[in-house]
Amino acid sequence: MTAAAQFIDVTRTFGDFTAVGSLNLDIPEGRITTLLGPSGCGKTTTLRMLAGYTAPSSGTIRIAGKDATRLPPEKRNLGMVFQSYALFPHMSVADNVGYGLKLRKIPAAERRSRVAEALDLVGLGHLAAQRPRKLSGGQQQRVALARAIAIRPSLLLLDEPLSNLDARLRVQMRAEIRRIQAETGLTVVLVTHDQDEALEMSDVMVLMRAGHVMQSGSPAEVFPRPANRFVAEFLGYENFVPAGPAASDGATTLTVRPEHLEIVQGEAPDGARLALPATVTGIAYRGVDRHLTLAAPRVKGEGEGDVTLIATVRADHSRADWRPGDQVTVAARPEHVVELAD
Ligand SMILES: Nc1ncnc2c1ncn2[C@@H]1O[C@H](COP(=O)(O)OP(=O)(O)OP(=O)(O)O)[C@@H](O)[C@H]1O
Repeated sequence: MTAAAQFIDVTRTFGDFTAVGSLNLDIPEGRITTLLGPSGCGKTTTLRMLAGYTAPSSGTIRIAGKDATRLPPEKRNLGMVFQSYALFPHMSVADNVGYGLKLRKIPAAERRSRVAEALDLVGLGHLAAQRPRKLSGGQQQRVALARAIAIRPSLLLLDEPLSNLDARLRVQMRAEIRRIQAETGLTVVLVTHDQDEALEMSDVMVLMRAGHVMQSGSPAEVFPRPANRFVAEFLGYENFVPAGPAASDGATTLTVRPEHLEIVQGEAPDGARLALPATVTGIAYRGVDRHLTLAAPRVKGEGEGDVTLIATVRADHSRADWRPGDQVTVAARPEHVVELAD
């Protein structure tokens, strides 16, 4: 894959504090890359360095193969959309979208056709003459996208673009941005702290923590195989069991998703990788599923107290429901058990 942009050993410090440390990252051309992680992990600083608003303390940033480390933002040919759309209230939608083209001194006729094309792409051609304040949040978001796309940027940078939208619209806009990316072939870098958004939208997701990349890859690579406990927890894994002597080198913890735990009475099924005696401590009914909480005593030498486990099981009408106090075996097949380093 060709890299549209590259971070080569990029560090950014603020005083003694390292916001981004020795970052090496390729942004593949014509794909959506998301920077994902909790608040303060350095996502925005990384995006701002790519945009040219924050200079790296050391290291090199290349855009389209050229050293862009010291290039000012306006020379990088980037489109940006922020959380706040920053539309000009006194201008029509069309003038908002055409603003960057005017700055670039694109002749009026071409400007008109590129504005129309960008508005069609986001499905707002019919609102060209409106003022932004007459539009819904979702429509304003699309205007901001159209404005960023109209300049035909070599990179489209989106910083938490969906976080001001209500939940339903947010989910719609995920698919919408994917469609726009597929139709234009743009290279997109998206910052988010929402793992569902990243899983749905990314070609490549980059998980960050405290200024460092913890893991990167496609959602299909990362989600089933989190590299460490931080990534697993961030992606919503809940069950963490001491790995014990049978684990590979370096693995200290095993994890299994709630829907992959099997609850049985008596012996674990043949070939199970994990088999723990446990007591049912709680049960919640959620439509066709049952959410069980269980307590499994630790093996001697692996710490104090019980390990709490969460299992999602399908209702089985051939038998009575599990009840608090039931003694069971919690089991998982080898293909569902992920070994984690700390
Ligand atoms: N101009 C600055 N001066 C001092 N510290 C800064 C500055 N900008 C960012 N930081 C610090 O760098 C760290 C990373 O910030 P950054 O905004 O990149 O994180 P983030 O992952 O985008 O978080 P959020 O989702 O909250 O925006 C934070 O601890 C922040 O306080």
